[in-house]
Amino acid sequence: MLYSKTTAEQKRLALRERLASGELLRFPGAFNPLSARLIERKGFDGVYISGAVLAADLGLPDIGLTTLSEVAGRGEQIARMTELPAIIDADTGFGEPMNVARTIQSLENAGIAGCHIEDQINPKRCGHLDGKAVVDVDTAAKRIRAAVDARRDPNFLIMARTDIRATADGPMGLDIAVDRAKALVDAGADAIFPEAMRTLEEFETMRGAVDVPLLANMTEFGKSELFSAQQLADIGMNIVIWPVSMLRIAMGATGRALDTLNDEGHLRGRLDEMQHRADLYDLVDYEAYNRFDSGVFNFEVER
Ligand SMILES: C[C@](O)(C(=O)O)[C@H](CC(=O)O)C(=O)O
Ligand SMILES: [Mg+2]
Repeated sequence: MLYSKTTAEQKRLALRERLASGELLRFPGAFNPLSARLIERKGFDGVYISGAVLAADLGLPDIGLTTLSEVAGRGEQIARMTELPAIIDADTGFGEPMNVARTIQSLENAGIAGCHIEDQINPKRCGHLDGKAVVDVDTAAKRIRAAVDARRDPNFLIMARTDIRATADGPMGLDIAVDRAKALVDAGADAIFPEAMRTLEEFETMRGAVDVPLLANMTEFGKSELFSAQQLADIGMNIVIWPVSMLRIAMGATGRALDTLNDEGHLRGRLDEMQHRADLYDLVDYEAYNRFDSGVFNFEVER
């Protein structure tokens, strides 16, 4: 009731322990606090908080317009509603290395279990679009070092994301991505998010090159094929995210329902697709609030 009973420190420790097991952890993207509860109910391992979703939620494109306060604030709202660890998208860290340091401490304060910092230039772009540019390796490493030095909880997971793969075509792109990933591990990254890998073989090459946990981004309509959790587990990936998928599903369904309202003037034919009132109340633990109230107040009218 009200919020998660697991502390941020416990969530971070749990994430570290699960990662050490070598199994693949599944992190669907929560597009709001309520959907984080659903992700937990359905038995997933963690909740991903996407920058693209956070921006889209405000009606903005994902081009680095959202601020640290907005991201940390929304992250806190989502993280506190679940017992699961949450990993958040910290984009480029919101500025220079000193800003990155502040970002990490804000995300720790927000109860987040870990984040990724990417090597794109500012302003950033979606990792699956063409025309991205990345900073040089020293600048990228400085961001990671600043992040690692700033954290107060050693279990806060600092993941380095590299977008360099998509900046060059063919096998050369993969080689430079591997070099960049190694440099970021040397800078202290706990895990690597190799963005926009094209094939399973590319993920496998990356797997063979570094021995920290690796994340696979299964975002739709992008550069990667959509591999199954089993395929990714089989090649030794450690975390898979479906960052924007639940928002895409919800927005797709909303669009179709609005069409039905236009066409038919009612939604009687779509009740099966809706989350039932009873399921919503169950998810927000309505009964527990009733019990709490009844222990405090007496609503009976005295005569
Ligand atoms: C993972 C990502 O950074 C995000 O913000 O969710 C995006 C997802 C997307 O735009 O599809 C990315 O891959 O850059
Ligand atoms: Mg992002």
